[in-house]
Amino acid sequence: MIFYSTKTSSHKAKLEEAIFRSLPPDNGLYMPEHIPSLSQAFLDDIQNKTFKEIAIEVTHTLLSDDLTRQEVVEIIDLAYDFEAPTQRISEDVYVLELFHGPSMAFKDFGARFMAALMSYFLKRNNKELNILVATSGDTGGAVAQGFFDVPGISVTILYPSGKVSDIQEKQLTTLGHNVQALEVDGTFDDCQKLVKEAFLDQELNERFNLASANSINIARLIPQSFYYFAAYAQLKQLGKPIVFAVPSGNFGNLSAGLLAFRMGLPAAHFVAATNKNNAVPRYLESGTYNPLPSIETISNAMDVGNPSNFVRLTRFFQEDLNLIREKVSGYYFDDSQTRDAMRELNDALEYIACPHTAVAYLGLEAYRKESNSDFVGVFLSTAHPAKFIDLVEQTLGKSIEVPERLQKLLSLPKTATKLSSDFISFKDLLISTLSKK
Ligand SMILES: N[C@@H](CCOP(=O)(O)O)C(=O)O
Repeated sequence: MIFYSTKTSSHKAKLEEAIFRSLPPDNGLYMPEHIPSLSQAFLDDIQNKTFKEIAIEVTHTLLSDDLTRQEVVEIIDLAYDFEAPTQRISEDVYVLELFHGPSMAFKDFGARFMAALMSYFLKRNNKELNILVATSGDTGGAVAQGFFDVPGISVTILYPSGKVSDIQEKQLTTLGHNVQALEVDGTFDDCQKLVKEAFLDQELNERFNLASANSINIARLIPQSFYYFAAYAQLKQLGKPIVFAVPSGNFGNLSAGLLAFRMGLPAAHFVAATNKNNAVPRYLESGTYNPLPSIETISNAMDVGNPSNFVRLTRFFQEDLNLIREKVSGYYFDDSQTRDAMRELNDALEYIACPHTAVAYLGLEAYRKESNSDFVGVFLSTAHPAKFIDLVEQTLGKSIEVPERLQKLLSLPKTATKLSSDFISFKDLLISTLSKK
């Protein structure tokens, strides 16, 4: 498979280079030059396929030039011992639960696949790798778990100080070994900027083999497309058009849905639901992309002012705003609406949702009202509510069950290095820590 840079379309890369370089040298993003479709025979029978069978077929369809089917099977087998179940919430409303993996957030689908794929290539080339990742909450924990103790790979996670939940912070600051956490005095956008600058820094790239596990890396979108197909497989028999409502921050999740759509997923529409960090819904409304500094909200993992994947969103539609609007609607909500939705889901529908999931539910309902059409709506639940225990309990006025794997984190000591949001300090720290490895 060949990828091009969204900034200079003549810059091309093969799979391995696109994954390991992560960001093209011109600071664009990699996009597949051609997106192959799943076979009609597979889609016709998808309701009889398991999650793993779907993941294998999607990966093989995309990457058959680079990996044999057997290699794909081994990568998927290693990556997934969890699924993406849907649950009925009410008539024509389903939730797609993406929090059954090790860190209890949807990022596990991407992190586990990337760890398996990258270590496969590294073994083949006998190389070592340094992963850099910026997180507003969920990516960090999933990457820490996914790459923990993977031979030949070290992980550096940057997170905004005081802006992630206690459990999210513990997930990335308590593992140690090959995982180091940097607590940045700034926002997620500052963390993301530092990471992107590192990928463009010649000295760092010459000295260390750096790669990203954020959604700027095209390898993250492939596994995140699996669960859209898995949801379709589960709901196809309802015989109605399916609309996906996607809680959105950096827009990797929606981009993965659009990749699935381009591969033949019969999705009727997508809803991009954000909190007040609403650069994309505003773009869909006005036609002008005007990112603003990120704002702190209760759905913290979506506190992204300038989503990295905005450019991919436009490229999936040849940068034609009318085509984007035909397939994607955007809505944004404030914290008080989010809390009301959490209470509505709990009180009327007996479903405990994290704030991000509640934003997706609100987006789905807003689209239903506006479109006035008959469809099955699927809202994506991106994290287990217990990852935000204080907020959820305070909002619902009741205590909730905390799975043991999250509970035991709370008593572990945190280890993180404090850092300003200045690139030179970050670069010096990287040089001193990565040189020792
Ligand atoms: N919402 C993310 C922010 C980073 O996004 P990514 O999809 O680029 O990894 C988080 O939870 O960290």
